[in-house]
Amino acid sequence: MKIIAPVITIDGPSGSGKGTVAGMLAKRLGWNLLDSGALYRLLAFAAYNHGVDLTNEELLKKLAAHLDVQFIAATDGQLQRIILEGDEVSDIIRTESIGSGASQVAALPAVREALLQRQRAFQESPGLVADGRDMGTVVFPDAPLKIFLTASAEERARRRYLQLKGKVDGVSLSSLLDEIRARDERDTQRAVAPLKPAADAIQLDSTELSIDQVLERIMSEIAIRDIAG
Ligand SMILES: Nc1ncnc2c1ncn2[C@@H]1O[C@H](COP(=O)(O)OP(=O)(O)O)[C@@H](O)[C@H]1O
Ligand SMILES: Nc1ccn([C@H]2C[C@H](O)[C@@H](COP(=O)(O)OP(=O)(O)O)O2)c(=O)n1
Repeated sequence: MKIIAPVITIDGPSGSGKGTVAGMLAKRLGWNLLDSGALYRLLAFAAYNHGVDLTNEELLKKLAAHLDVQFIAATDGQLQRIILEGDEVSDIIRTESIGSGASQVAALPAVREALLQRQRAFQESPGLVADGRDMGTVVFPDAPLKIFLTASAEERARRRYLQLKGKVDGVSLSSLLDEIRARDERDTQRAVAPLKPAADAIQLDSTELSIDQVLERIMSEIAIRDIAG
């Protein structure tokens, strides 16, 4: 009999800390990691490279089904690496313009459908930590622990600003706040798999919490449920 690996889902808006916490949790538990937003970012990036319009659902669906991607897991000395069509794109897909493109292609039902099995394939032993927008609602509805991580838009913009300042030219706090609000609006209002907490998700507001405090809150929920052995 195939043993089904447990999944912990972390959903929430941009800048709430999902990626950071998911990565730390996966490392602490020794579990696999799915950064589902990276798939939408990779698709938007590939579309730009291949001259595919971000509204062309048919072509984007084909591109999504054939994305040539490799995720190379993080090691002690090195962050996770993402390779698209042979080129390392780990940093370039993190810009806010690719984030905005990702949010546009993610609103197309055929694109979401084309990426569904690819995401579910990450559910391997001994377990999976998956972060995104619809991990708990659509992709892994049976996950034994679902976290919905939020923070105020102002705090999320401030975090992004600190993260990008010095690395990217011309970042401003006010334009980041506008971009975060626009992405929140698109991600929560779309018809298919909108950003919303699963009915059985634990909601955690990280506005006033440190990364370690968020991690400890999640570890205590894991202990209560006894899901990590
Ligand atoms: N609780 C927190 N307090 C302060 N900074 C945080 C917190 N959580 C995350 N950050 C920082 O905010 C930035 C965005 O976090 P990230 O994990 O990329 O968010 P998301 O994946 O939800 O978009 C990173 O620089 C991260 O270090
Ligand atoms: N499971 C997911 C993950 C991301 N998306 C879309 C919506 C998001 O605005 C973009 C980018 O997601 P990503 O998680 O990389 O973005 P942030 O790190 O939160 O800024 O992709 C989605 O629709 N469903």
